[in-house]
Amino acid sequence: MSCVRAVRGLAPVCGFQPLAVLSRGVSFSPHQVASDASFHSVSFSESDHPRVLITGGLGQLGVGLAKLLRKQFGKYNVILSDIRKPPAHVYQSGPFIYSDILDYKNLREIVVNNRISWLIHYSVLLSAVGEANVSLARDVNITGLHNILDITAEHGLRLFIPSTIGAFGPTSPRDPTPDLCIQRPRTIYGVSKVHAELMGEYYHHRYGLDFRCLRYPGIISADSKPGGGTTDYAVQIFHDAVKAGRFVCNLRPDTRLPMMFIDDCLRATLEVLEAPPETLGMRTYNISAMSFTPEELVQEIRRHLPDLQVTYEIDPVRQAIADSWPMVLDDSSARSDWGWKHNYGLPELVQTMLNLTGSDSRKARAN
Ligand SMILES: NC(=O)C1=CN([C@@H]2O[C@H](COP(=O)(O)OP(=O)(O)OC[C@H]3O[C@@H](n4cnc5c(N)ncnc54)[C@H](O)[C@@H]3O)[C@@H](O)[C@H]2O)C=CC1
Ligand SMILES: CC(=O)[C@H](N)C(=O)O
Repeated sequence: MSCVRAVRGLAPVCGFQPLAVLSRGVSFSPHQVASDASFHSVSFSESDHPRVLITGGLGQLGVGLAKLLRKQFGKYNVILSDIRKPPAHVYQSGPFIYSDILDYKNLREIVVNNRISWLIHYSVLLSAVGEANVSLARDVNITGLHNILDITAEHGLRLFIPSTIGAFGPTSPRDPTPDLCIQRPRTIYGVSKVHAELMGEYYHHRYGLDFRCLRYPGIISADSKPGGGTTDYAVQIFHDAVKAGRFVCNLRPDTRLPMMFIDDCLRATLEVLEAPPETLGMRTYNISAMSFTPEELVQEIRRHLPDLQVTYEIDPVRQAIADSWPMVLDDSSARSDWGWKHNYGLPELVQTMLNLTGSDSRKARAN
Protein backbone atom coordinates (compact mmCIF):
# COMPACT_ATOMS: atom_id res chain seq x y z
CA MET A 1 0.00 0.00 0.00
CA SER A 2 1.41 3.44 -0.92
CA CYS A 3 1.06 6.64 1.07
CA VAL A 4 2.37 10.18 0.69
CA ARG A 5 4.86 11.23 3.35
CA ALA A 6 6.77 14.40 4.02
CA VAL A 7 10.47 14.09 3.34
CA ARG A 8 12.34 14.89 6.51
CA GLY A 9 15.32 17.18 6.63
CA LEU A 10 14.72 18.88 3.28
CA ALA A 11 13.59 22.47 3.06
CA PRO A 12 10.97 23.53 0.53
CA VAL A 13 12.63 24.77 -2.64
CA CYS A 14 11.67 27.80 -4.77
CA GLY A 15 8.35 28.32 -3.06
CA PHE A 16 7.11 24.78 -3.58
CA GLN A 17 4.88 23.09 -1.02
CA PRO A 18 6.71 21.20 1.78
CA LEU A 19 8.28 18.24 0.16
CA ALA A 20 6.47 15.03 -0.46
CA VAL A 21 7.49 11.95 -2.38
CA LEU A 22 5.70 8.70 -2.78
CA SER A 23 6.84 6.30 -0.13
CA ARG A 24 6.10 2.69 -0.81
CA GLY A 25 4.94 1.51 2.60
CA VAL A 26 7.01 0.83 5.70
CA SER A 27 7.46 -2.60 7.19
CA PHE A 28 10.19 -4.91 8.41
CA SER A 29 11.24 -8.19 6.93
CA PRO A 30 13.80 -10.94 7.44
CA HIS A 31 16.00 -8.96 5.04
CA GLN A 32 16.69 -6.47 7.78
CA VAL A 33 18.38 -9.05 9.96
CA ALA A 34 20.30 -10.39 6.99
CA SER A 35 21.44 -6.90 6.02
CA ASP A 36 22.63 -6.12 9.53
CA ALA A 37 24.28 -9.46 9.95
CA SER A 38 26.56 -8.86 6.99
CA PHE A 39 27.87 -5.77 8.72
CA HIS A 40 29.76 -7.59 11.40
CA SER A 41 32.38 -4.87 11.56
CA VAL A 42 30.49 -1.66 10.80
CA SER A 43 30.97 1.01 13.43
CA PHE A 44 27.86 2.97 14.36
CA SER A 45 29.68 5.69 16.25
CA GLU A 46 28.80 9.31 15.49
CA SER A 47 31.35 11.09 13.32
CA ASP A 48 31.68 13.98 10.94
CA HIS A 49 32.38 11.66 8.08
CA PRO A 50 29.67 10.76 5.61
CA ARG A 51 28.39 7.18 5.64
CA VAL A 52 28.66 6.06 2.05
CA LEU A 53 26.88 3.31 0.12
CA ILE A 54 28.16 2.39 -3.36
CA THR A 55 25.73 0.41 -5.53
CA GLY A 56 27.05 -1.79 -8.36
CA GLY A 57 30.37 -1.60 -6.54
CA LEU A 58 31.97 -4.71 -8.04
CA GLY A 59 32.20 -3.29 -11.58
CA GLN A 60 35.21 -1.56 -13.10
CA LEU A 61 35.01 1.56 -10.94
CA GLY A 62 33.45 0.74 -7.56
CA VAL A 63 36.31 -1.05 -5.82
CA GLY A 64 38.76 1.75 -6.64
CA LEU A 65 36.29 4.37 -5.45
CA ALA A 66 35.72 2.50 -2.17
CA LYS A 67 39.50 2.41 -1.62
CA LEU A 68 39.79 6.17 -2.16
CA LEU A 69 36.79 7.04 0.02
CA ARG A 70 37.89 4.68 2.80
CA LYS A 71 41.25 6.46 2.93
CA GLN A 72 39.38 9.74 3.33
CA PHE A 73 36.46 8.75 5.59
CA GLY A 74 37.53 5.52 7.31
CA LYS A 75 37.14 1.89 6.29
CA TYR A 76 33.82 1.26 8.01
CA ASN A 77 32.14 4.38 6.69
CA VAL A 78 32.13 3.12 3.11
CA ILE A 79 29.98 0.14 2.16
CA LEU A 80 30.29 -1.60 -1.18
CA SER A 81 27.24 -3.40 -2.54
CA ASP A 82 26.37 -5.47 -5.59
CA ILE A 83 24.40 -8.54 -6.67
CA ARG A 84 27.56 -10.51 -7.38
CA LYS A 85 29.79 -12.42 -4.99
CA PRO A 86 32.82 -10.33 -4.03
CA PRO A 87 36.31 -11.74 -4.59
CA ALA A 88 38.14 -12.52 -1.33
CA HIS A 89 40.42 -9.45 -1.45
CA VAL A 90 37.41 -7.14 -1.82
CA TYR A 91 35.40 -8.86 0.92
CA GLN A 92 38.37 -8.60 3.27
CA SER A 93 39.09 -4.96 2.47
CA GLY A 94 35.96 -3.49 4.11
CA PRO A 95 32.16 -3.75 4.48
CA PHE A 96 30.33 -5.44 1.63
CA ILE A 97 26.60 -6.14 1.39
CA TYR A 98 24.26 -7.76 -1.13
CA SER A 99 21.95 -5.19 -2.64
CA ASP A 100 19.76 -5.50 -5.73
CA ILE A 101 18.68 -1.98 -6.69
CA LEU A 102 15.43 -3.40 -8.04
CA ASP A 103 14.51 -4.45 -4.47
CA TYR A 104 13.26 -1.14 -3.08
CA LYS A 105 12.55 -2.38 0.43
CA ASN A 106 15.91 -4.05 0.89
CA LEU A 107 17.69 -0.94 -0.39
CA ARG A 108 15.76 1.25 2.02
CA GLU A 109 16.60 -1.05 4.93
CA ILE A 110 20.29 -0.82 4.10
CA VAL A 111 20.14 2.99 3.95
CA VAL A 112 18.20 3.24 7.22
CA ASN A 113 20.01 0.57 9.23
CA ASN A 114 23.42 1.88 8.30
CA ARG A 115 22.58 5.57 8.53
CA ILE A 116 23.80 6.17 4.99
CA SER A 117 24.31 9.85 4.14
CA TRP A 118 25.92 9.66 0.67
CA LEU A 119 24.81 7.23 -2.01
CA ILE A 120 26.98 6.63 -5.06
CA HIS A 121 24.93 4.88 -7.68
CA TYR A 122 27.15 2.80 -9.98
CA SER A 123 24.80 -0.11 -10.86
CA VAL A 124 24.19 -0.20 -14.58
CA LEU A 125 24.20 -2.15 -17.81
CA LEU A 126 26.78 -0.40 -20.03
CA SER A 127 26.26 0.53 -23.69
CA ALA A 128 27.12 -2.63 -25.66
CA VAL A 129 25.67 -5.08 -23.14
CA GLY A 130 22.56 -2.89 -22.82
CA GLU A 131 21.88 -3.18 -26.57
CA ALA A 132 22.15 -6.97 -26.21
CA ASN A 133 19.52 -6.99 -23.43
CA VAL A 134 17.31 -3.92 -23.69
CA SER A 135 14.63 -5.06 -21.29
CA LEU A 136 17.10 -5.83 -18.49
CA ALA A 137 18.88 -2.53 -19.19
CA ARG A 138 15.56 -0.71 -18.93
CA ASP A 139 14.86 -2.39 -15.57
CA VAL A 140 18.27 -1.81 -14.03
CA ASN A 141 19.05 1.61 -15.55
CA ILE A 142 15.58 3.17 -15.28
CA THR A 143 13.43 1.30 -12.72
CA GLY A 144 16.47 0.90 -10.46
CA LEU A 145 17.19 4.62 -10.79
CA HIS A 146 13.66 5.47 -9.65
CA ASN A 147 14.19 3.41 -6.48
CA ILE A 148 17.46 5.24 -5.82
CA LEU A 149 15.92 8.68 -6.35
CA ASP A 150 12.95 8.00 -4.07
CA ILE A 151 15.03 6.55 -1.26
CA THR A 152 17.69 9.28 -1.37
CA ALA A 153 15.07 12.05 -1.49
CA GLU A 154 13.04 10.48 1.30
CA HIS A 155 16.04 10.13 3.61
CA GLY A 156 17.87 13.37 2.73
CA LEU A 157 20.99 11.79 1.21
CA ARG A 158 23.56 13.35 -1.10
CA LEU A 159 23.32 11.39 -4.36
CA PHE A 160 26.02 10.96 -6.98
CA ILE A 161 25.13 9.33 -10.30
CA PRO A 162 27.67 9.20 -13.08
CA SER A 163 26.48 9.98 -16.55
CA THR A 164 28.56 9.38 -19.66
CA ILE A 165 29.63 10.53 -23.11
CA GLY A 166 26.95 7.99 -24.13
CA ALA A 167 24.28 10.48 -23.05
CA PHE A 168 24.97 12.34 -26.31
CA GLY A 169 23.95 11.20 -29.78
CA PRO A 170 24.48 11.73 -33.49
CA THR A 171 22.78 15.14 -33.48
CA SER A 172 24.92 16.49 -30.62
CA PRO A 173 27.95 18.61 -31.57
CA ARG A 174 30.88 16.18 -31.42
CA ASP A 175 34.02 18.32 -31.33
CA PRO A 176 33.77 19.75 -28.80
CA THR A 177 30.58 18.65 -27.00
CA PRO A 178 29.42 21.31 -24.51
CA ASP A 179 27.57 20.64 -21.24
CA LEU A 180 24.30 21.92 -22.65
CA CYS A 181 23.33 20.83 -26.14
CA ILE A 182 21.01 18.47 -28.02
CA GLN A 183 20.98 15.01 -26.41
CA ARG A 184 19.31 12.36 -28.55
CA PRO A 185 21.28 9.16 -27.83
CA ARG A 186 20.42 6.01 -29.76
CA THR A 187 21.25 3.40 -27.10
CA ILE A 188 19.10 2.32 -24.16
CA TYR A 189 22.15 3.09 -21.99
CA GLY A 190 22.31 6.67 -23.30
CA VAL A 191 18.56 7.18 -23.04
CA SER A 192 18.59 5.95 -19.44
CA LYS A 193 21.50 8.26 -18.57
CA VAL A 194 19.76 11.34 -20.02
CA HIS A 195 16.75 10.26 -17.96
CA ALA A 196 18.97 10.03 -14.85
CA GLU A 197 20.42 13.51 -15.47
CA LEU A 198 16.99 15.05 -15.92
CA MET A 199 15.32 13.20 -13.05
CA GLY A 200 18.19 14.00 -10.68
CA GLU A 201 18.00 17.68 -11.60
CA TYR A 202 14.21 17.61 -11.32
CA TYR A 203 14.39 16.09 -7.82
CA HIS A 204 17.01 18.70 -6.93
CA HIS A 205 14.82 21.63 -8.00
CA ARG A 206 11.52 20.13 -6.88
CA TYR A 207 12.49 18.39 -3.64
CA GLY A 208 15.90 19.83 -2.77
CA LEU A 209 17.70 16.51 -3.37
CA ASP A 210 21.47 17.09 -3.24
CA PHE A 211 22.06 15.49 -6.65
CA ARG A 212 25.50 15.64 -8.26
CA CYS A 213 26.45 14.16 -11.62
CA LEU A 214 29.55 13.96 -13.81
CA ARG A 215 29.55 12.81 -17.41
CA TYR A 216 32.51 10.43 -17.44
CA PRO A 217 34.48 9.74 -20.64
CA GLY A 218 35.62 6.12 -21.28
CA ILE A 219 37.42 5.13 -18.08
CA ILE A 220 40.62 3.13 -18.24
CA SER A 221 41.62 1.02 -15.28
CA ALA A 222 43.67 -2.06 -14.60
CA ASP A 223 41.59 -3.06 -11.58
CA SER A 224 39.00 -5.30 -13.19
CA LYS A 225 37.86 -6.75 -16.49
CA PRO A 226 35.86 -4.53 -18.85
CA GLY A 227 32.08 -4.84 -18.39
CA GLY A 228 30.37 -4.54 -21.79
CA GLY A 229 31.13 -0.98 -22.88
CA THR A 230 32.07 0.55 -26.23
CA THR A 231 35.25 2.18 -24.90
CA ASP A 232 36.42 -1.12 -23.38
CA TYR A 233 38.87 -1.78 -26.24
CA ALA A 234 41.12 0.83 -24.61
CA VAL A 235 41.26 -1.30 -21.44
CA GLN A 236 41.51 -4.73 -23.07
CA ILE A 237 44.43 -3.69 -25.29
CA PHE A 238 46.74 -3.37 -22.29
CA HIS A 239 45.95 -6.86 -20.99
CA ASP A 240 46.38 -8.44 -24.45
CA ALA A 241 49.48 -6.42 -25.30
CA VAL A 242 51.23 -7.47 -22.11
CA LYS A 243 50.07 -11.11 -22.12
CA ALA A 244 50.06 -12.03 -25.80
CA GLY A 245 51.72 -9.18 -27.70
CA ARG A 246 48.65 -9.16 -29.96
CA PHE A 247 45.33 -7.31 -29.97
CA VAL A 248 42.18 -7.49 -32.08
CA CYS A 249 40.46 -4.11 -32.04
CA ASN A 250 36.67 -3.95 -32.55
CA LEU A 251 36.61 -0.22 -33.50
CA ARG A 252 38.01 1.45 -36.64
CA PRO A 253 41.55 2.82 -36.18
CA ASP A 254 40.39 6.43 -36.62
CA THR A 255 37.55 6.35 -34.01
CA ARG A 256 38.21 9.29 -31.69
CA LEU A 257 36.65 9.16 -28.21
CA PRO A 258 37.19 11.02 -24.92
CA MET A 259 39.01 8.89 -22.31
CA MET A 260 40.31 9.23 -18.74
CA PHE A 261 42.54 7.27 -16.37
CA ILE A 262 40.61 5.89 -13.39
CA ASP A 263 42.58 7.84 -10.76
CA ASP A 264 41.50 11.14 -12.35
CA CYS A 265 37.90 9.91 -12.60
CA LEU A 266 37.68 8.85 -8.95
CA ARG A 267 39.35 12.01 -7.72
CA ALA A 268 36.90 14.10 -9.75
CA THR A 269 34.06 12.15 -8.15
CA LEU A 270 35.30 12.85 -4.64
CA GLU A 271 35.97 16.51 -5.50
CA VAL A 272 32.48 17.15 -6.86
CA LEU A 273 30.95 15.31 -3.89
CA GLU A 274 32.86 17.56 -1.49
CA ALA A 275 32.34 20.78 -3.46
CA PRO A 276 30.45 23.46 -1.51
CA PRO A 277 26.95 23.72 -3.05
CA GLU A 278 27.45 27.39 -3.92
CA THR A 279 30.30 26.45 -6.32
CA LEU A 280 28.03 24.14 -8.31
CA GLY A 281 26.51 26.35 -10.99
CA MET A 282 25.04 23.17 -12.50
CA ARG A 283 24.27 19.69 -11.22
CA THR A 284 25.54 17.76 -14.28
CA TYR A 285 29.06 18.45 -15.59
CA ASN A 286 31.22 17.13 -18.42
CA ILE A 287 34.71 16.12 -17.28
CA SER A 288 37.54 15.39 -19.63
CA ALA A 289 41.22 14.49 -19.78
CA MET A 290 42.22 13.38 -23.31
CA SER A 291 40.79 12.09 -26.58
CA PHE A 292 42.49 9.51 -28.80
CA THR A 293 41.88 6.97 -31.57
CA PRO A 294 42.84 3.27 -31.45
CA GLU A 295 45.65 4.08 -33.90
CA GLU A 296 47.10 6.78 -31.62
CA LEU A 297 46.82 4.51 -28.58
CA VAL A 298 48.62 1.69 -30.43
CA GLN A 299 51.41 4.06 -31.46
CA GLU A 300 51.92 5.16 -27.86
CA ILE A 301 51.93 1.56 -26.58
CA ARG A 302 54.43 0.59 -29.30
CA ARG A 303 56.90 3.11 -27.84
CA HIS A 304 57.13 0.61 -24.95
CA LEU A 305 56.25 -2.64 -26.74
CA PRO A 306 57.47 -2.19 -30.34
CA ASP A 307 56.44 -5.72 -31.41
CA LEU A 308 52.75 -5.29 -30.57
CA GLN A 309 50.59 -6.67 -33.42
CA VAL A 310 47.16 -5.15 -33.96
CA THR A 311 44.41 -6.22 -36.35
CA TYR A 312 40.99 -4.63 -36.80
CA GLU A 313 37.76 -6.67 -36.80
CA ILE A 314 35.03 -4.09 -36.58
CA ASP A 315 31.99 -4.82 -34.42
CA PRO A 316 29.17 -2.96 -36.25
CA VAL A 317 27.12 -2.42 -33.07
CA ARG A 318 30.00 -0.90 -31.11
CA GLN A 319 31.23 1.10 -34.12
CA ALA A 320 27.78 2.65 -34.68
CA ILE A 321 27.62 3.58 -31.00
CA ALA A 322 31.12 5.12 -31.03
CA ASP A 323 30.34 7.08 -34.21
CA SER A 324 27.41 8.75 -32.45
CA TRP A 325 29.40 9.78 -29.36
CA PRO A 326 31.47 12.94 -28.69
CA MET A 327 35.05 13.04 -29.96
CA VAL A 328 36.05 15.75 -27.49
CA LEU A 329 34.19 16.82 -24.34
CA ASP A 330 34.20 20.48 -23.33
CA ASP A 331 34.68 20.48 -19.55
CA SER A 332 35.41 24.20 -19.09
CA SER A 333 32.53 24.63 -16.61
CA ALA A 334 33.87 21.92 -14.28
CA ARG A 335 37.30 23.55 -14.47
CA SER A 336 36.01 27.03 -13.66
CA ASP A 337 33.23 26.18 -11.17
CA TRP A 338 34.93 23.70 -8.83
CA GLY A 339 38.51 23.57 -10.06
CA TRP A 340 38.57 20.30 -12.02
CA LYS A 341 42.03 19.47 -13.42
CA HIS A 342 43.23 16.16 -14.88
CA ASN A 343 46.66 14.70 -14.11
CA TYR A 344 46.97 11.97 -16.78
CA GLY A 345 47.41 12.57 -20.53
CA LEU A 346 48.01 9.77 -23.06
CA PRO A 347 51.75 9.18 -22.33
CA GLU A 348 51.18 9.00 -18.55
CA LEU A 349 48.13 6.76 -19.01
CA VAL A 350 50.03 4.27 -21.18
CA GLN A 351 53.09 4.17 -18.93
CA THR A 352 50.94 3.61 -15.83
CA MET A 353 48.65 0.98 -17.42
CA LEU A 354 51.63 -1.00 -18.74
CA ASN A 355 53.22 -0.94 -15.29
CA LEU A 356 49.99 -2.10 -13.64
CA THR A 357 48.98 -4.81 -16.15
CA GLY A 358 52.61 -5.95 -16.47
CA SER A 359 52.97 -6.46 -12.75
CA ASP A 360 49.59 -8.25 -12.58
CA SER A 361 50.58 -10.67 -15.30
CA ARG A 362 54.01 -11.27 -13.70
CA LYS A 363 52.18 -12.07 -10.44
CA ALA A 364 49.81 -14.45 -12.28
CA ARG A 365 52.75 -16.27 -13.93
CA ALA A 366 54.53 -16.61 -10.59
CA ASN A 367 51.46 -18.24 -8.92
N1 LIG B 1 33.52 2.33 -17.07
C1 LIG B 1 33.36 3.41 -17.86
O1 LIG B 1 34.12 3.63 -18.83
C2 LIG B 1 32.27 4.39 -17.58
C3 LIG B 1 31.37 4.21 -16.56
N2 LIG B 1 30.37 5.12 -16.34
C4 LIG B 1 29.42 4.91 -15.28
O2 LIG B 1 30.07 4.56 -14.07
C5 LIG B 1 29.29 3.61 -13.35
C6 LIG B 1 30.12 2.38 -13.03
O3 LIG B 1 30.57 1.83 -14.26
P1 LIG B 1 31.36 0.44 -14.33
O4 LIG B 1 31.92 0.10 -13.00
O5 LIG B 1 32.29 0.55 -15.49
O6 LIG B 1 30.18 -0.55 -14.73
P2 LIG B 1 30.23 -2.16 -14.73
O7 LIG B 1 29.35 -2.64 -15.81
O8 LIG B 1 31.64 -2.64 -14.69
O9 LIG B 1 29.58 -2.50 -13.30
C7 LIG B 1 28.20 -2.33 -13.05
C8 LIG B 1 27.83 -3.14 -11.83
O10 LIG B 1 26.41 -3.04 -11.65
C9 LIG B 1 25.98 -4.27 -11.08
N3 LIG B 1 24.54 -4.47 -11.25
C10 LIG B 1 23.88 -4.90 -12.35
N4 LIG B 1 22.57 -5.06 -12.06
C11 LIG B 1 22.40 -4.72 -10.75
C12 LIG B 1 21.29 -4.68 -9.85
N5 LIG B 1 20.07 -5.07 -10.25
N6 LIG B 1 21.49 -4.28 -8.58
C13 LIG B 1 22.73 -3.90 -8.17
N7 LIG B 1 23.83 -3.94 -8.96
C14 LIG B 1 23.66 -4.34 -10.24
C15 LIG B 1 26.81 -5.33 -11.82
O11 LIG B 1 26.85 -6.54 -11.10
C16 LIG B 1 28.16 -4.65 -11.96
O12 LIG B 1 29.06 -5.03 -10.94
C17 LIG B 1 28.07 3.30 -14.24
O13 LIG B 1 26.97 4.05 -13.81
C18 LIG B 1 28.50 3.76 -15.62
O14 LIG B 1 27.42 4.18 -16.41
C19 LIG B 1 30.21 6.22 -17.12
C20 LIG B 1 31.06 6.43 -18.18
C21 LIG B 1 32.19 5.59 -18.44
C1 LIG C 1 31.67 5.45 -21.98
C2 LIG C 1 30.81 4.55 -21.19
O1 LIG C 1 29.83 4.99 -20.65
C3 LIG C 1 31.13 3.10 -21.10
N1 LIG C 1 32.52 2.85 -20.96
C4 LIG C 1 30.64 2.39 -22.34
O2 LIG C 1 31.43 2.32 -23.30
O3 LIG C 1 29.47 1.98 -22.36
